[in-house]
Amino acid sequence: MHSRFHTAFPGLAENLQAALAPMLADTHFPAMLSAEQVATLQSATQLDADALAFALLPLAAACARTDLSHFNVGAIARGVSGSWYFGANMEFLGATMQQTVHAEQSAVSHAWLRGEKALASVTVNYTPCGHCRQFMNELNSGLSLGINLPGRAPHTLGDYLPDAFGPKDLEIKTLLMDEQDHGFPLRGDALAQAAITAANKSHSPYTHSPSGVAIVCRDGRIFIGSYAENAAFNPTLPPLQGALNLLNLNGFDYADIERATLAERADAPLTQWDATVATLRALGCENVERVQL
Ligand SMILES: O=c1ccn([C@H]2C[C@H](O)[C@@H](CO)O2)c(=O)[nH]1
Ligand SMILES: [Zn+2]
Repeated sequence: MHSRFHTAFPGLAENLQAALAPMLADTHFPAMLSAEQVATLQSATQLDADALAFALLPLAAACARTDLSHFNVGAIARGVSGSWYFGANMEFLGATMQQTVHAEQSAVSHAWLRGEKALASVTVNYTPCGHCRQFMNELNSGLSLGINLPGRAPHTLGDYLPDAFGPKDLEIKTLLMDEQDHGFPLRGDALAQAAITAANKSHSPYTHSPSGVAIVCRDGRIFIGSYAENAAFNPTLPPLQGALNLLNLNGFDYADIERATLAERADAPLTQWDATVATLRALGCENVERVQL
């Protein structure tokens, strides 16, 4: 088991600990549960799905990297496929506040990058901030996305975001998590190809600046991140954040990063290059390349 779970795990109910132990055995537990694993945990604990998600939140929060605030937020996104995806906030020393990933963004991006087609609900241990409510309003589940908070009745995103501003206000019909393929041909080495693959599924309806990042770890594992724009612009999740989030959730550390590649259009109105290089440098990685779409 990864050492980050050592404090939270003993606090879980004993029947949950017993059923979870084999799933968490690998240091690189993928921070997601298949529908079958969820069913196993439910029958071992006799918890309904909502109660099980709440019970698992301490493990999701244990994945947080909060070197600034030490305020660990955990989230679990439940996909329509039945799979559950952990999310946790990430703060980056030596970068800017704007590079921060919120736990809700982490769980949503996690589910999306693993190929989930839509979300049914998000369970989170603190009330979602305005930025996260806006970020989630980009999703193809719309305002009917379930939001489950400890000690509160289940609600929808619409309840938490009345009078919502969203993609429709900008006449955008393709939503976050809708299937997208920008069709840029794959080229270059395996890492460049992974970055292009990530860019091809990115969500950039507002600026038409698709982008993707691929990070390779010293053991050869590759993590990709796709850019996810937001109708309100600022809550946009950059592609590097998507990749760093998967790397972290899979139990890797920044020191494991060998190199990274960014894929973007040379003639796009926006560029991720400077922010990507600056944040990776703050994390100790100077080896960054760019491949043109
Ligand atoms: O909805 C929220 C609110 C805050 N945070 C994180 C951001 C930052 O890392 C820390 C303090 O705001 O908590 C979240 O992850 N989700
Ligand atoms: Zn937030």
